[in-house]
Amino acid sequence: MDDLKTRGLVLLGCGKMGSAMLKGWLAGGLPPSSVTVLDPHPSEWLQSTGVALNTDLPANPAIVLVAVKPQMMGDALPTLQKLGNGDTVFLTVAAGISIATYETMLGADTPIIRAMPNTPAAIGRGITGIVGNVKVSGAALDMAEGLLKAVGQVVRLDTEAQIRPLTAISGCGPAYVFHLIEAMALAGEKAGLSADMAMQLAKATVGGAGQLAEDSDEGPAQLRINVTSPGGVTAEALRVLMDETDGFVPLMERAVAAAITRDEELA
Ligand SMILES: NC(=O)c1ccc[n+]([C@@H]2O[C@H](COP(=O)([O-])OP(=O)(O)OC[C@H]3O[C@@H](n4cnc5c(N)ncnc54)[C@H](OP(=O)(O)O)[C@@H]3O)[C@@H](O)[C@H]2O)c1
Ligand code: PRO
Repeated sequence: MDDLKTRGLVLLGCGKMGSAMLKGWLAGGLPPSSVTVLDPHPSEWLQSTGVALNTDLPANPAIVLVAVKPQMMGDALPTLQKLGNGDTVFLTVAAGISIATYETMLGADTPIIRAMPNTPAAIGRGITGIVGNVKVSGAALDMAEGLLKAVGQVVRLDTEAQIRPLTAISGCGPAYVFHLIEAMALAGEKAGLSADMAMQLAKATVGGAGQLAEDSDEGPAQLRINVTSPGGVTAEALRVLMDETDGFVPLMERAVAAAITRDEELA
């Protein structure tokens, strides 16, 4: 972390994911003076943080965090090419794009780490999968892991191929959960609750159940059984949700398959 504070961190693209991570790091004590952000339209929040914005780059930053959309990579990355082939670690959160593609754009000797975080990083509750190329030293991987741990959990992947299913589960996953909240609130409203109360109930239920699933010694299956009184109310809802042909499991499998297909296209 000292190396990071001294040499600096460059953030390329500060939209939803970049700002979620930057928020977590600044809240965790990373000095704004160590951060340089390149983004064509900095948000008001970003301008208020005190980081260097769209200025000259540090000569040899410890990390460049690449957080532009995959579709923008060809335009955005060449501005940082001069930092390639050195000991600056490129940590990229972009979906789809392979390490080999970065090596072609930045130089084959560039240390490159692919990471797939998720937006709960903004409140220190993210989870990120990481995998590096052969140029990434153990110390560099530790530094990246340390940085990412400031915004949540980190898992190290054995192969680059694993980042694709991980993206479809934890990278995209918050969106699935937010949609579950929307769906529960809408159903509550249709069943006669006010919109505000239905939303409050849905948010608190998903938040509380998620926390319980993380904290409990019991697994999710047992926690589900604990809610399901025999012959009671939940069992009837689960009969619908756990249907083998059109319940949650086949629906989630289709959703994850669609995400994986798109990730392949973006590559
Ligand atoms: N959102 C997520 O939950 C999530 C999770 C994991 C990984 N990711 C990855 O994170 C990356 C960013 O996604 P996002 O959802 O944060 O998208 P986003 O909100 O559109 O953020 C991208 C940012 O990059 C800026 N940008 C565009 N061209 C640039 C350039 N040439 N130089 C510097 N900055 C430039 C954009 O500015 P303008 O908007 O003004 O064009 C925007 O602020 C993607 O590669 C995605 O795969 C996202
Ligand atoms: N958000 C990015 C996308 O939708 C990558 C995972 C989460 O492409």
